[in-house]
Amino acid sequence: MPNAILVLNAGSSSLKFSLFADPPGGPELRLRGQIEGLNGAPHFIARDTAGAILDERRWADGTNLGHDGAAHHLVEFLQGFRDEYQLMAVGHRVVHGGQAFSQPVRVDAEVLAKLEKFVPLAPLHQPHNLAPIRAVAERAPQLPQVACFDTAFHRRQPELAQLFALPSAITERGVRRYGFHGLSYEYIASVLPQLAPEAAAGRVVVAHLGNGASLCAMAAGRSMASTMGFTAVDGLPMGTRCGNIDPGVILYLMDELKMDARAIERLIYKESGLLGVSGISSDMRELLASDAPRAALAVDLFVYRIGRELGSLAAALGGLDALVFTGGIGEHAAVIRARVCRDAAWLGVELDEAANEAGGPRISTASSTVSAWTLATDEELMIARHTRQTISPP
Ligand SMILES: Nc1ncnc2c1ncn2[C@@H]1O[C@H](COP(=O)(O)OP(=O)(O)O)[C@@H](O)[C@H]1O
Ligand SMILES: CC(=O)OP(=O)(O)O
Ligand SMILES: [Mg+2]
Repeated sequence: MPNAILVLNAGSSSLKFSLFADPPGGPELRLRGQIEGLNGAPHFIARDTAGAILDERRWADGTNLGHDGAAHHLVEFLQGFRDEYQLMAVGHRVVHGGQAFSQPVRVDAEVLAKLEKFVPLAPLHQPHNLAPIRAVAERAPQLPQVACFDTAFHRRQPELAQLFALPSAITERGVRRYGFHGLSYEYIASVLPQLAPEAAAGRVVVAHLGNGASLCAMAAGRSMASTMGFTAVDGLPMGTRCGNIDPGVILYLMDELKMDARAIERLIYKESGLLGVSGISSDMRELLASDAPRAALAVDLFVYRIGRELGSLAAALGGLDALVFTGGIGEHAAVIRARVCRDAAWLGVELDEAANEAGGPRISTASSTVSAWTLATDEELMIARHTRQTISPP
């Protein structure tokens, strides 16, 4: 029976999974899938490497399956492969690694206890990242489990990019900018040199636009700045998160509306962003299909904020050589890419409309001084590689 690595990637609206075989040349995908729409219209799909559907299920609109329900369904599906593979490790995406973890780590009880401390810093993710680790540890305590962090890729950012202008006593407690989506950015940094060698060696902004959304400025593949900060609520407006707001708003909510920390947490993580502005949905597909003015307003704000943050990150890099789109929206919503690129004309981005409609990968014209791309991210492959390396270093 061949050895296999199972990878779990719990996002804010989805649970993605992959099974990799373990040949000497590095992890090789065998099957992958996801349960998306966890907060509204859950949809499970699993495919083999050729893209053929192995299994699919839809739940009724409004079903709140949640991450636990998704994990339960996934375990049942994976039971069907018990006799085909020998599981050698499970690799997990863990969104927050704080100051303590700047590379993947094999999880034991001590590590798990440290990771629990970050739950308040990533309430939409960390609990769902850690629950399966605990469940697997209970059922198979000998099975190696590896935590791979969204924050790790950003830990080498210049000091200035990580600092808030707060007194040093607060900074020293770990209150600093971390940045997230690091596994996605690391993957893009690993494939860009083959597609655009010159740009990859230069100044690149990657836009990871999914239910969570952020931008990362990279110089020669190294993270230099990110729109996300101490938590994944900062930066761009997202499906249900507000992105950056004046901290004075929080004080106003406390003083004038008498909201406590939990109520504010709910507001800024779960009731804001595309959902809050539109009053309709957190799902970009629904907003683009709607003719309600508030749906259009939410999309307009999303695009406007990306444009402003893009300018900020280009300034941090001292210019721009390439712009890359990824994540659920970045990979599939040509209209959003087109609008962002048109707004970025001043930076030297010239959109190739036909290439963009066709899905890229290059979506800028040959004469564009800044090249633009759309690439499918692969956080799961990065996790599989890190997991393999962590359980048996070369
Ligand atoms: N064809 C599409 N057009 C527009 N948006 C899409 C499309 N497909 C997926 N999306 C968006 O991508 C989001 C999910 O992105 P993804 O990166 O998978 O999410 P997560 O943050 O949970 O990892 C959905 O909320 C949806 O808005
Ligand atoms: C960090 C984050 O927002 O992740 P996701 O986009 O998967 O929700
Ligand atoms: Mg994601």
